[in-house]
Amino acid sequence: MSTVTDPRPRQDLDPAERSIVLVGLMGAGKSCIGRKLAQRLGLRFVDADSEIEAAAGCSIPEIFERHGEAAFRDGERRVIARLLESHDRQVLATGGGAFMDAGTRRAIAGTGVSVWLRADLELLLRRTSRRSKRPLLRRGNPRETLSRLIGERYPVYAEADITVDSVDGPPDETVDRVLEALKRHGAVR
Ligand SMILES: Nc1ncnc2c1ncn2[C@@H]1O[C@H](COP(=O)(O)OP(=O)(O)O)[C@@H](O)[C@H]1O
Ligand SMILES: O=C(O)C1=C[C@@H](OP(=O)(O)O)[C@@H](O)[C@H](O)C1
Ligand SMILES: [Mg+2]
Repeated sequence: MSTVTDPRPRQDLDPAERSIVLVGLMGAGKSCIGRKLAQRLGLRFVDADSEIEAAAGCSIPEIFERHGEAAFRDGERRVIARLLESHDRQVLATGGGAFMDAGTRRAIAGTGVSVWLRADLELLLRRTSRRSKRPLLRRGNPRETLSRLIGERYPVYAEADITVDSVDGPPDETVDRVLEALKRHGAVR
C-alpha cells in the first residue's frame, strides 16, 4: 500500500535530494543564474515571481498597484510553500523579499538547500538600472533603497546554507562558483 505523505522528517532529506533555492537582493542574479544552473544540472527551473504572476494573472507591478505589497507577500508565501511541497527536485529562484519571511525560511529549510547570491551595492545598482519591473525601485532613489535593504536583509540572507559571491563577469562564472559550493555542501555529486 502506498502512502500519499512522505513519512521521513524533512530534516533527514539528503542534501543531494533537496531543491536548490536561490535567495538575495534584486539584481543579485537569482533568476539568471538559477536558469543556467538548472540547465547545467538537468533540473526543472522555477522562478517564484513568474509563478506569482501566473497565479494572479497580472504582473508584479500591477499586483503592487492594485492590491499593495502585503497582498503580494501573501501570494509569495503561498506560492513558494506550494512549490517546495512538490517532491520534484528543482532550482527555485525566489524574489528578493521572500527569504525575509520566517515561515518561508522554515519551508526552504525543510526541503531545500538555500544559496545566498551576495553582491555589493554598485553591482546591484548596475544590474537593476536597465529594467523598471521592480516596484520597490520605481519610487525614490534606487541607491538609497538598495542600501537600506542591504542593511535590513543581509543579516537574514546570511542564514542561508551557502553563500556565494555573484561576480561581475559572465554569468557562467557565477554558475561555476555555485556548483562548486553545492558540491562542497554535498548537494551536488
Ligand atoms: N553574473 C552575471 N553576470 C552578468 N549579468 C548578470 C549576472 N547575473 C545577472 N545578470 C543580469 O543582471 C540582471 C538582473 O539579474 P536577475 O537574474 O534578474 O536578478 P534577480 O533575479 O536576483 O533580481 C539581468 O539583466 C541579468 O541578465
Ligand atoms: O526584493 C523584493 O522585495 C522584490 C524582489 C523582486 O524579485 P527579484 O529579486 O528577482 O528582482 C520581486 O519579487 C518584487 O519586485 C519584490
Ligand atoms: Mg528574479
